[in-house]
Amino acid sequence: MIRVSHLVKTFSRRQGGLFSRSVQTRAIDDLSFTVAAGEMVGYLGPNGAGKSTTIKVLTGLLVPTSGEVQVNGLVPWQERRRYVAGIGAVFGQRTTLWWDLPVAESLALLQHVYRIPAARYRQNLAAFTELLELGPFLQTPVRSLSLGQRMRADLAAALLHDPPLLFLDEPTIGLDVVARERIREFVREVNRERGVTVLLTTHDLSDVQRLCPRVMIIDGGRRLYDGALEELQRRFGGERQLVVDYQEPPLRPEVEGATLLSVDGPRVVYGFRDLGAAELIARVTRQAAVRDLRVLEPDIEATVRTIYEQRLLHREH
Ligand SMILES: Nc1ncnc2c1ncn2[C@@H]1O[C@H](COP(=O)(O)OP(=O)(O)OP(=O)(O)O)[C@@H](O)[C@H]1O
Repeated sequence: MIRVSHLVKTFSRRQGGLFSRSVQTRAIDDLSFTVAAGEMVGYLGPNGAGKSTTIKVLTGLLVPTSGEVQVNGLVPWQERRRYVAGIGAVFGQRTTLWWDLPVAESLALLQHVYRIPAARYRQNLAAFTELLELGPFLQTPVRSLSLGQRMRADLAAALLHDPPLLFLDEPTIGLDVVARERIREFVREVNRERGVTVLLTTHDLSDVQRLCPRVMIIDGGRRLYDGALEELQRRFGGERQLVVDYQEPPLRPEVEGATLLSVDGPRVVYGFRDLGAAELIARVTRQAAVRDLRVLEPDIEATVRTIYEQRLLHREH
């Protein structure tokens, strides 16, 4: 569905005053990847990594310096009209709808832009109105919508013409938990029910955790990782923790296979990595009578932050 091969995009700008010279930035530096039909892929990377540039090339807004791109069998920046009929895009930072028009009229205009057959348009509009609960604000001008409402209207707009591929760029930015969850649920539904392929760019890892079995990480315009988020957690994540409340403060709290992180009266916190939680719990309960215990998973946001900050993936590249 998406095939990117040896993609390079350089930007040049002039720097300095009287003796100004041209400075080149390689936003994308020999990037290759493929995405198959029906996949949901999270596209991650620190600020300035080259994510937006990739999406702009894939949506046909930018022409690359070199390399090849094929999406739905077409080259995005050629045959624009045919190409845009096969993709949908939602950019969290800006709307693709008409600012002064009510949502319903914006959507009706899109029917004409994409030449959507009337019956199909009515069907999709009804389905999205229900799934995204658009009803209460269909007659509201786009400029008066809340951010969450606008994002829902934008999602409907992006999918009205039944594109098989959807680009989502920060679709949950600035939204509260409920609004975020509703959008994720909708994206999951269109992927499952309509087979829509999704490429999701986000800084919110919980979006990716909930939606994307596959994650790609880029930095400096290069692909550093392609796999599951959990695999990163396993390789670079901190220890898991077991918090144990013993019946009595233990005389010898040490347990083989776990590090002792803290002892506070009857509460002991263990760190563990290789040992399974069930085995550690078995060892703990053999040791002394236990009143309560819980396992704390390491924070995936913190793990990925460390990967970016310490450039852990660069080292192995
Ligand atoms: N129009 C442009 N002219 C010059 N340099 C640009 C232009 N667009 C992007 N760049 C540079 O290309 C690099 C990649 O930028 P890009 O916006 O693709 O990163 P990003 O991963 O989307 O970052 P963010 O997470 O901050 O949105 C950066 O160094 C940026 O400064």
